[in-house]
Amino acid sequence: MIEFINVGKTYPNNVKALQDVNLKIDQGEFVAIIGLSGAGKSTLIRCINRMHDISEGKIIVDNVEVNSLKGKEVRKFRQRIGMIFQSFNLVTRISVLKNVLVSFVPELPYWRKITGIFSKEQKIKALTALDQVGILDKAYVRVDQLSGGQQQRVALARTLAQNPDIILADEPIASLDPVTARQVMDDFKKINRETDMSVIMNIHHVEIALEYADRIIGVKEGQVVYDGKSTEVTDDVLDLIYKGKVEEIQSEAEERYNV
Ligand SMILES: Nc1ncnc2c1ncn2[C@@H]1O[C@H](COP(=O)(O)OP(=O)(O)OP(=O)(O)O)[C@@H](O)[C@H]1O
Repeated sequence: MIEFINVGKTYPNNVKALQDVNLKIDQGEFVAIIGLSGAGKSTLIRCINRMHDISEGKIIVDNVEVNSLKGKEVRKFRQRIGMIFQSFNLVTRISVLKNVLVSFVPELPYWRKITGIFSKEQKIKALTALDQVGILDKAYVRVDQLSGGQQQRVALARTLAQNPDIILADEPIASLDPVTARQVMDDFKKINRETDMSVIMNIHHVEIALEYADRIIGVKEGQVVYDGKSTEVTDDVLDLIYKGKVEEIQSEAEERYNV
């Protein structure tokens, strides 16, 4: 379980990206985090694996207080959490298979990862992960010869091979066309169902979030303004999450001055 207790995050420039966030996410949930640009979605996700330190409160992941971890403990903790980015974060000059194998050696220097020798068992695990996301036939192809959707699947396979408890995905479909985006979302859903890995995803496509995630967390100006089942999200809820300051001021003026 992931628990946020009164979590606040203030960046050094004094921007309060998160304020008094309280959440409990059970193992195996598929959660989409939605909200306007700058609402705090990335910050929220990246605090879970300590890519960002929080300023207030506590984050507890399976009884571990994330911010009390030090040095090696952080690296070990991060092995249990896969991270998927909008930009795929792959090494494009090497093969798909090597990119997946890299997940087995997170603590090695970069040059060792690329030149590393891997066991037969590790190769089988990597190939199985590629099979799970439907790109086994691309194992020996260089990543720069793949489409965006295929590259995101490689990133997903790399995360799968790591066998994490939690997958954090920061805008994983933002740079994909609508058809490919759905294929990648299908993969996330399948993995979530078949493996019980939790999926926590930032996403701008509201319809896709509602269709694929079981639970929606709406963030606005650093605060959680909605937390509930995706089937219960109404237009009013979406208004609450997405209505910007400009619209608020405008509608206040309309009400007050009848303009
Ligand atoms: N490294 C940083 N230093 C200072 N301020 C930051 C930093 N990262 C984010 N912020 C600010 O914190 C706030 C929340 O940003 P965050 O990236 O979490 O929002 P977001 O909802 O993910 O936005 P987007 O959808 O555009 O990615 C914004 O005001 C942003 O400008």
